[in-house]
Amino acid sequence: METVDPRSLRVWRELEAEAAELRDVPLGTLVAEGSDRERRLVLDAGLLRIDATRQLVRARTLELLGELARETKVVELREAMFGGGHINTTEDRAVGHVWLRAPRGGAPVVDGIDVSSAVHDVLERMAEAAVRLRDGSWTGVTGERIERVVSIGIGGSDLGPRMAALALEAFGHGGPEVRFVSNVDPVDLERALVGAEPARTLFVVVSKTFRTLETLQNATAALAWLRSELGEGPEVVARHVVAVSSNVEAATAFGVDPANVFGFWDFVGGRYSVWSAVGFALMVAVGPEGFLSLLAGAHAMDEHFRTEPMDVNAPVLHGLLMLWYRTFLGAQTYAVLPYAERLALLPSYLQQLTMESNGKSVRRDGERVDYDTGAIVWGEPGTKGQHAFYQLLHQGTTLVPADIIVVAEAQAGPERHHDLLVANAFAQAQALAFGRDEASLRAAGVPERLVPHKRMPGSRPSSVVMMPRLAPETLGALIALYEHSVFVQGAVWGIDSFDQWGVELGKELADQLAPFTTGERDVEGADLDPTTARLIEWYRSWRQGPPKREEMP
Ligand SMILES: O=P(O)(O)OC[C@H]1O[C@H](O)[C@H](O)[C@@H](O)[C@@H]1O
Repeated sequence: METVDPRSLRVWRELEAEAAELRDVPLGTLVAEGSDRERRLVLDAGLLRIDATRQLVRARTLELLGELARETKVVELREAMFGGGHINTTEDRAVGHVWLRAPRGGAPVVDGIDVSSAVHDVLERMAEAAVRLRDGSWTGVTGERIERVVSIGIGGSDLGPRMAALALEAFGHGGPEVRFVSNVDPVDLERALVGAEPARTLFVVVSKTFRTLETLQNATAALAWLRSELGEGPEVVARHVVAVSSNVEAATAFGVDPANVFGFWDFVGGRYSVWSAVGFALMVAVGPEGFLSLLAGAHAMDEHFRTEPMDVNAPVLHGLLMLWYRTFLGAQTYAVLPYAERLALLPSYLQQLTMESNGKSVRRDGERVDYDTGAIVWGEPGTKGQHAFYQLLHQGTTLVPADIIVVAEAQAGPERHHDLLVANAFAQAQALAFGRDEASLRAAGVPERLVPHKRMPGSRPSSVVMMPRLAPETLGALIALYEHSVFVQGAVWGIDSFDQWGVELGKELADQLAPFTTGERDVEGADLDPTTARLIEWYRSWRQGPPKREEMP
């Protein structure tokens, strides 16, 4: 599909002019626009309600953003994605995470694969294994039931299931305890195994490529731990290791019983893969029903995204607003502030989803962009963040648009705590939007010298995303909302949101440096830049023992 240079469009210049005009209009004035604003900016989608009325936009801005989306062919790209087109152009692949959550028969035949049957066959095999693990009929080599499931993976093979397992902690009681390991720092595996016994432990090795250094290293250490107690027999791997990969051959070569390998496909990007067998440990944690509800919630958002008109389409609105701040108002970051402790890992999950997808500076046609793309995403659960970094959100010099996520149902008792939590969420959104002016400070008797310090400028945009409860369906919808928002932004910018070439060089260099940090090769005479050579020398000598004070550089 032809890539449009968005900057060449007339509407782009109109949006630049719009940004210049709106820069100094207080949010209070924009909000007073009235009921039409509500109609345009309060949207229901897939069990979620989004109130975006406190965004720095007016009716004209939304019209212009809509036109930008039309002219950059967002709808055409969306159709191509759902239809199986190779929209991941640099890797020449289809992009099919949406098919993972479609009901049977709801996906096309792509590159010769009957996607729907393939997806549902794996789901059934996963469910069967998850049930056996949960009811204790899957036993280890000594005949004991599995009490701990440790999922080993990194990036997209870790963040999704890890985030969702915490979010859905209240669901699916009764199965084995599920833990996640991603870092090659041995501390990570060691901590996941505290209190575990090899005879009652199962590892899930998750890697799309089955080539990722961290994961293979951890999997090898996990195998050694199992064998140290259970022996070398092939049944140890067969009963205690499951693998998830799109590279089934490599997983089998690693020694995993083919019956315990759950496959997925090239058309599923790592950061879009929680819906696939990558979520196996999550399925063990919440039960197959919970997992299927997560898929159903995401599918509801897919249907909304695919069928609703652009001007009442929640992911389209979310994506265009994020793009408005990033590209036209110069915001470098945006904050995700979930007022739910169990959504604590959502910001880090969204970091990979959004930053690995849209942190690009070259368009699909190979041209360098001359406008800002992907924002930095960050956040912490409220109210913790309020007592740490909200100062900057309220009075700093940087524009930080925020998503404030609120769950209506209390997650635990006493309910009053939950009501207070929500009061805080709404209060913060209010303070960000409207601030406090000098006149009201003076009227409250604030001494004149403190008035400038206590003034709250306001006009800091946020949306409130309301979830009726934190449950598999709503979580599925929430994640899919962000996935499609990322899609919309990438589509307008004209970049490939589904590759990640920028992570390759670091991996290659780490492979080259490993023989030096392990001490197999000597730095002396090696072709290394001086800083790297020096760092390795310090590391090797400090590794033998802490330096004496006089040896310090
Ligand atoms: O699933 P794997 O092949 O092990 O890859 C794990 C992760 O590593 C890579 O470096 C990529 O940046 C991620 O997109 C990917 O999710």
